[in-house]
Amino acid sequence: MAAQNATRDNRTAPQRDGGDGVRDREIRIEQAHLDRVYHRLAEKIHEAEFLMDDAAKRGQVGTPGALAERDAQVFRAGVHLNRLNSEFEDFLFGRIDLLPGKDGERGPDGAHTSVEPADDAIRTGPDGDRAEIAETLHIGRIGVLDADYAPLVIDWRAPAAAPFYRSTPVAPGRVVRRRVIRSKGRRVLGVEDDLLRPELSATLDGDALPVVGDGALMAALGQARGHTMRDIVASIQAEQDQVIRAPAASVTEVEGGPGTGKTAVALHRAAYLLYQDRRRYAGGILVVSPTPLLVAYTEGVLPSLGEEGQVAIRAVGSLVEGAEATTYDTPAVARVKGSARMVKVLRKAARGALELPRGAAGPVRTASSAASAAAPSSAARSSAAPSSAAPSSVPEDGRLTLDAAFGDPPAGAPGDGGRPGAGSAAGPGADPAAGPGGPPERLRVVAFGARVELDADELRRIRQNVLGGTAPVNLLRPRARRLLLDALWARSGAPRRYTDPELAAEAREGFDEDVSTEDAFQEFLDAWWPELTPRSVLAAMADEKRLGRWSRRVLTPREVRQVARSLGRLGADGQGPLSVHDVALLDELNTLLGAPARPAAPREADPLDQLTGLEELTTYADRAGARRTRADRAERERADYAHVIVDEAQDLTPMQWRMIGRRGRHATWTVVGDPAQSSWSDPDEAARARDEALGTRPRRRFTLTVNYRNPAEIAELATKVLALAMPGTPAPRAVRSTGVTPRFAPGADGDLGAVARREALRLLDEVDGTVGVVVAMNRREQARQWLTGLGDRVVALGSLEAKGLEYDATVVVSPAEIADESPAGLRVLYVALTRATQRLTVVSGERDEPDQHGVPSFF
Ligand SMILES: Nc1ncnc2c1ncn2[C@@H]1O[C@H](COP(=O)(O)OP(=O)(O)OP(=O)(O)O)[C@@H](O)[C@H]1O
Repeated sequence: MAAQNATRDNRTAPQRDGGDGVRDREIRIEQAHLDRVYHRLAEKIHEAEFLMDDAAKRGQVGTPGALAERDAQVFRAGVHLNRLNSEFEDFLFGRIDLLPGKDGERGPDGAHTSVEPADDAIRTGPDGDRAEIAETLHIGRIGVLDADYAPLVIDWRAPAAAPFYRSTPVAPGRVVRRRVIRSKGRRVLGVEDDLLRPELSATLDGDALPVVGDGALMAALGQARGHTMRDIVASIQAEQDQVIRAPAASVTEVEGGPGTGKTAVALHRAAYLLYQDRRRYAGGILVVSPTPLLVAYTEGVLPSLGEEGQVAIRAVGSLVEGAEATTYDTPAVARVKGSARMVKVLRKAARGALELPRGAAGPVRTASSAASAAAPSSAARSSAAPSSAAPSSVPEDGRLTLDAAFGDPPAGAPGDGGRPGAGSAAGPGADPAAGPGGPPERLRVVAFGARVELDADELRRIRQNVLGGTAPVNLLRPRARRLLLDALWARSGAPRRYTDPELAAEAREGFDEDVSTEDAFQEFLDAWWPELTPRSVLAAMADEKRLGRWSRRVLTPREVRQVARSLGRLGADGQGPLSVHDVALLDELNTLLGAPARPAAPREADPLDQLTGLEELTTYADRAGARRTRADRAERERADYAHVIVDEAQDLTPMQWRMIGRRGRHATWTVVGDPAQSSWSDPDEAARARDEALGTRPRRRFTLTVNYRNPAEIAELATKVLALAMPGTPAPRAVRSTGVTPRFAPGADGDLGAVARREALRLLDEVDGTVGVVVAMNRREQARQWLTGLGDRVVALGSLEAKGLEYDATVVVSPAEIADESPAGLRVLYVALTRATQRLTVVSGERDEPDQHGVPSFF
């Protein structure tokens, strides 16, 4: 049988990398194929443009049917154009050459479906096994059919592409040769082959099948790293492919050591799920990442796979609308704020905040201002665009600042003396009868020409009655209003005057209207049952005495002091900077308080605005603006996602699990992580919260075992720390070796900075890509100074920020300082030591007790 896509030419004998001649010829062959693909794409673009034109003409007819048809057509054509016009680097990246299949069946993409070769595919003779290639498939980022519906390119997510990833020399199936094609724009630059049946003499159209290069994986792993992650679509390995294509039912859990591709796999899985069932995942896929730095690092991967719109990549500190974490708490404070014990404290606080003096709970909403206060500003929502860049309120480089014990307190942060509420006067609209420093203690209205009054006891009784249930506090306000009116009515003596129930009902209606439209009543209600905002309650918790009351028998006095102090940062109005752990508390409070009424969304002027297709008829600025509006709207409406992917799941605190759980109540899940890299101090508590978030859904577990990032020399050093951090935990197997062992440099005699700088410079010389200098969190600012003027290939990172990132080379400064930072310090050090793809230098400080070669006592 003739191979489908290969261009014929005269081949030489079978050989691995037959020199530049063979390589160049193979590149020319792939170039010819790529030219055909682009020719076909040009035809498709032409077709799509014609469709758009035609649609515009239909629109002029103006009947409802014609308009609907026009909309649908414009939509389809627009989506198509969008995809075709996208400039994909290495649009076409793979090829497999296959033996004939067991049956002649073809799938919808035109490729044969059989996984196993036909019984007579391999002929055994005196000179060994021989076979003829029956089918050649090219794999790319999107599928392209030729005019006769034969596959020119198969989408990487299609079933026919699976053998490209799954076949191994042990289980090759029909694949004889797997080729990775490297191209830029429309030019093929290189090819790398893997021979999966090396024992076989295979021919393609009668000529021996040549094999070029040392394999794509090694070529990919050896490349210099930039500041953003690349997709791995051309070299996904079999165990990774199993995860990417696992059915989306319930929960898929993936564990694996550093560098096993968990993040890469999670992102490719998002693209795969969308391809598999776009309608189902139109509900959105949420990817939760630990830091804004990792979001910025990974967010280019999905667009490079042709997927963007339906995936929101968010840092865990940016999950709450209108809130953006800009600081880290100290480990001690984080430990309390992240603990599930906070649920009890927040429940008390949400109710107790009603009793606060006006102004003490920050900007409570009055009924009349509720609508406008509910809508966050567009700046506050800056992160709303799915998979968009780091939110604007986080510094450009995605770094978070530090709380006191990690470094100096942020400028202007109030200490104990600056507690919210201190010296605050009664807020606007407060009843003049307000008790000193508390909510109003008397309600006095005029009804039916007489004064009616409720005293403090009665008001307290009504409040307790309303709070009796578990409903969210803000949603109880209408009930509180009704019970106040009931009590006023009873107190007015009117019920005694009406014996006829109908008259009584009529009089009551008039009474309610009179009273509730009185300014004094409205002002009283605003003061006595204000609509609380999560920020206002959190700010109120900065008062140590108050927090002590709300957390009695839950937190220790020391914990109360630490948490109250850290919340002082929020300021009296609650608008100060939030820490990563505050955001989960805000989310919990959101639930406990209940969302206040939202203003009605403005109606779209033109329904066509919603059609992706029309974007092609507008300017880039229009499109970007429209995308943002749509993304904002989608984000506001989206409380629940269709699929939730959690990256670095080992780091989530119980409170964060609760926050994420609320966003995936009806979702399927993919959860990836590595317990050995956890920076959370109480893994058991986190595991319970994780179980709660994931519920009783069945789980399917996968383990990734190969480390693609670190060379064996670096992995070996890191394993020594793993043995201390988590004795008995197996380390992933490093897939390559560089022959360069880690370097040790003593910096103990007070010149840590100078040594770190010198080592960073040395590494900048030795590698083409990036260098990361990882220090303990409280040295971050210092480390940035050390590296001044070295250019943007080198970055300074705090230990917690290094999570998930990678560099060509790293300098790890004072392992002991990193290990001593927190109870999970050894695991954090393990993370720091596993960031380099080529070289690692360890600079020892005094605490490391280095030997005379600068080797810290750890190693
Ligand atoms: N099949 C592959 N082909 C090429 N590169 C790969 C492959 N799998 C992983 N990599 C590369 O290995 C590196 C590590 O991948 P990734 O960051 O996804 O690992 P991880 O398991 O999330 O690591 P960590 O737990 O340390 O954050 C990345 O540079 C990634 O591109």
